[in-house]
Amino acid sequence: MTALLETRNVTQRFSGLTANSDVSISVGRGEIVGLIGPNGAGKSTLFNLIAGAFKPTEGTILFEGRDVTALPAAERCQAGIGRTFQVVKSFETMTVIENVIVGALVRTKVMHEARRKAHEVLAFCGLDARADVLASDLVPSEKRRLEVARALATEPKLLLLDEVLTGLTPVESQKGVELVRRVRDTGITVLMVEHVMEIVMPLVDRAIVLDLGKVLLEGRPTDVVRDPKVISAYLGDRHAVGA
Ligand SMILES: Nc1ncnc2c1ncn2[C@@H]1O[C@H](COP(=O)(O)OP(=O)(O)OP(=O)(O)O)[C@@H](O)[C@H]1O
Repeated sequence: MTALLETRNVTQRFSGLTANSDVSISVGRGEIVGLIGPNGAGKSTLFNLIAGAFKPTEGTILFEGRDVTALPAAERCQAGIGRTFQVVKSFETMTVIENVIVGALVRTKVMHEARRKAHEVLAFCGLDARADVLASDLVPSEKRRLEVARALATEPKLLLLDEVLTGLTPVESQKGVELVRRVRDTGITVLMVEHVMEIVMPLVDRAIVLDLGKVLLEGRPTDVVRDPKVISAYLGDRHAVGA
């Protein structure tokens, strides 16, 4: 069966720096896949290449078997690739519901339909009580939920989550984990970058480890956290304990 997403030999160079080197990964429908690795490993770069923020120096990106390498970000969103940003990009002077309507307008130009969709997504994300407050008035965990809500409103088939569980309290991150599981239960495939291994590893079906722009390893999270290369180079011994 065709993978939902596939990158083939993707390389991204910025001047002299190779941020991604010959990266070939695939994500199957219905999976939750974690993209992990140390700072500067190239995770955000790969996200940007998949979402269409830039075109790779070399290589091909396939979505539902179709070559989308040359498609700009807006068209990839139309195709079904939704994303959140590591640095929360809510429109601060707009209300929560207006932010989500921006996402919903990807699928409809009829305002009342977009508003209905936005309310539905806010309820799903547990933010409906905050619909009419300014995005700037949300606490950080709510802003992360808003990012997810806006991406969901675009009705993605693949949702790219960039560190949505980072910087949250244990209770908040547990709620975030539950939200990601519920997203998958609706049939949406999830590819997520996350630093907090203790939270992300029990959540994902598969982990892909990047280091120095290359795929170091991929596999089941229980195997990945035990791999000596991963333990010593990326996660540190602390994360292997009790894995
Ligand atoms: N637009 C850019 N121009 C130049 N260099 C870049 C650009 N984006 C990323 N880089 C560099 O590419 C490398 C990979 O960065 P990237 O942000 O993809 O890593 P990361 O794994 O997401 O890191 P982190 O976990 O810290 O977010 C880094 O050396 C970074 O400085």
